Amino acid sequence: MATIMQKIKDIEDEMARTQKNKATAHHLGLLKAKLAKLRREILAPPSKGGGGGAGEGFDVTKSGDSRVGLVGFPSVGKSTLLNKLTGTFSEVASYEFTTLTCIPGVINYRGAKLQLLDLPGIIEGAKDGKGRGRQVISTARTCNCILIVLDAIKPITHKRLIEKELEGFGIRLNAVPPNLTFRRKDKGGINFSHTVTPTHLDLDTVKAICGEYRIHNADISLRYDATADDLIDVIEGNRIYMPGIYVVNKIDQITLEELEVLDKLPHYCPVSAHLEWNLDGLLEKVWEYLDLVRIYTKPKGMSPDYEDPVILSAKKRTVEDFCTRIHKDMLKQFKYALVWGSSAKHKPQRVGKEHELDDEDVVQIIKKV
Ligand SMILES: Nc1nc2c(ncn2[C@@H]2O[C@H](COP(=O)(O)OP(=O)(O)OP(=O)(O)O)[C@@H](O)[C@H]2O)c(=O)[nH]1
Ligand SMILES: [K+]
Ligand SMILES: [Mg+2]
Repeated sequence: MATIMQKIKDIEDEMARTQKNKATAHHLGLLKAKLAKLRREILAPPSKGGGGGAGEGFDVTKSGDSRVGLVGFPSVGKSTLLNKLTGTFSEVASYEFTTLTCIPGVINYRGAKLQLLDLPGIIEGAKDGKGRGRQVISTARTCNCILIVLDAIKPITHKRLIEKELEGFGIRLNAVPPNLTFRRKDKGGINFSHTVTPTHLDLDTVKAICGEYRIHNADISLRYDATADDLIDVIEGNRIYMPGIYVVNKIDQITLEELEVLDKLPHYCPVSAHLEWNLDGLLEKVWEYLDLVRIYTKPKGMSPDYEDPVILSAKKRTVEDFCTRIHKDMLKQFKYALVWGSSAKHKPQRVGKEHELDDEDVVQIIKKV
């Protein structure tokens, strides 16, 4: 591991020394690709037994409708947040690295069960194998939303440092996958096309990056002004795109003026976990970022069950998704569904399995006889 870390450091140093201009673009692209490959090696080194399974997260079973992870430097108040939000006990203390493993808790919110994970604090360099960082960030990759917890009295530069750790492990917060096509082929060399004039990539850079991956034949086409990092993300392929919220904790320690400055941060939520300030606001924001819909089931001849909704992602919310969630064999018996609510044109509307449901719709499934 020491050698990989040394190699990473050497490349980072070289990148810092290299001036950014047209002449060096392809060389920088090459270095970035080398860096991405080394980081992947850390994530999944050849298994030789021992070494504690690098790249593996903590062994905590997924439960509930969604998983939310608390990530941050030591002593920012992650465990205090878990305790206050879930009523679970996780040790709180003023010294760093109080929490040494992953502690799960459950938040019952709007009929959904959200699993909240308290995680050990990470330090700078976690992505390159320092401390428990690898395990923490591997677990973070399994979440549906990350809460980056920051201490209001610490420098705001900590935000960027944590982001860099997550990025080094392939986590992309509040971003969408790059809108570019990358297609390998058997012959014909590297073909680079674009619908907008690229300012970051040129044929030489694209060739240098592909060469680093021993790819000599491929079609690459851009539909926006993509960067070298975007291209590497697509080639590497194992990136995870998820929502993230910057939870600035301990606001009981700062002035109103300081709070107003923080208010300009995007994706941000101020709280005091200790004094339970704005925890409702935080839950609301988490709910918004998880982008879930609640569907109520209505058994035939009975009123809808408003207590226990079926929770779907807003991106996968067809009647088919609803059926699969209830039971794996439900679709085989499916004849049609009756839907009440904002997605329905009538009360009720008779729909097929492609119909998209809205939040708080009521659904009755009619089975084949
Ligand atoms: N003033 C203030 N102190 C807080 C707040 N939340 C947590 N603390 C204190 O901050 C210290 C660290 O809290 P923890 O919850 O242990 O922090 P952590 O992030 O879990 O720390 P590690 O597990 O060591 O990474 C404790 O002394 C808490 O009482 C808050 O909202 N305001
Ligand atoms: K602590
Ligand atoms: Mg803790």
